[in-house]
Amino acid sequence: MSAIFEVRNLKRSFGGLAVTNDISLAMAPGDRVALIGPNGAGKTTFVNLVTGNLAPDSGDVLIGGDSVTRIDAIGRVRRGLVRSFQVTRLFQEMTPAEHVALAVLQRDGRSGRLFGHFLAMPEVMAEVAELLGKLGLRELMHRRVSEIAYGQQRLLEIAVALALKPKVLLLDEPAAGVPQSDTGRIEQALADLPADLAVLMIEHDMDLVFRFARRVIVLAAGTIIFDGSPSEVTKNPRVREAYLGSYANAGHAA
Ligand SMILES: Nc1ncnc2c1ncn2[C@@H]1O[C@H](COP(=O)(O)OP(=O)(O)OP(=O)(O)O)[C@@H](O)[C@H]1O
Repeated sequence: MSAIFEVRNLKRSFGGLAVTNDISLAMAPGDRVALIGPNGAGKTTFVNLVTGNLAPDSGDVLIGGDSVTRIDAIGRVRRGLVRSFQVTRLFQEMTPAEHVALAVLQRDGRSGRLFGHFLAMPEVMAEVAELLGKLGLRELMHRRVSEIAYGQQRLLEIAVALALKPKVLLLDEPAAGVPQSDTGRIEQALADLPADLAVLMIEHDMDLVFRFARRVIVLAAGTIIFDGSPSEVTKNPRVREAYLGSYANAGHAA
């Protein structure tokens, strides 16, 4: 299948340090990929380059075969590249319904002047209720974000991302900071993501990586040192050396 998302020879240095050092990868619709690597490997920088929050020194980012390298972050969202953040960026005083409705309106190119009236827009609210229902947040849709649990806030971020109808979803540590008791709900939401969506997840929790990903990419010192199946990653000597040693030696495998 042809790539929905592609990165070609992406490079970015800070001072003399090549933080993203000639990275190339491609993803097809439906891919479930985990991007892992030790602290400082360059994962966040890579994601910022992909989303348009940081300019590369050279290289290309393509969505659906078209270069978006010179398109800003909002333009990339419109083309289907959506990111959820490692730290929640929700508005504490707003409700889940308001967050998702705004995303729906943004996706449809309906202007901000409609904001405030959307609660009376049946087609918008039907979509909002359905999406929040799928993520188990329907009962909370009119509560303030400040009143709902952190795990539910992370689910709401996934709902906001999905409301934008992405083709490619970048998830930055979707379960980080969520109490163990609530991680099951996040994992279920990840398992329920649309089948044709290409998902790239940055994650430190290797159990979650092995349950979610069908392909694992390992970054070390700005370079991809492994790109393959979860069952191979723990056996790879370069990966063991760079990152996984203790985990692999502990006998975990996909
Ligand atoms: N704006 C910047 N200016 C200078 N150096 C930077 C900048 N951003 C990142 N770096 C350096 O680039 C390297 C990679 O950082 P990055 O945050 O991308 O890694 P990471 O893999 O996301 O790490 P972590 O898992 O700890 O979040 C680090 O050495 C960092 O200090």
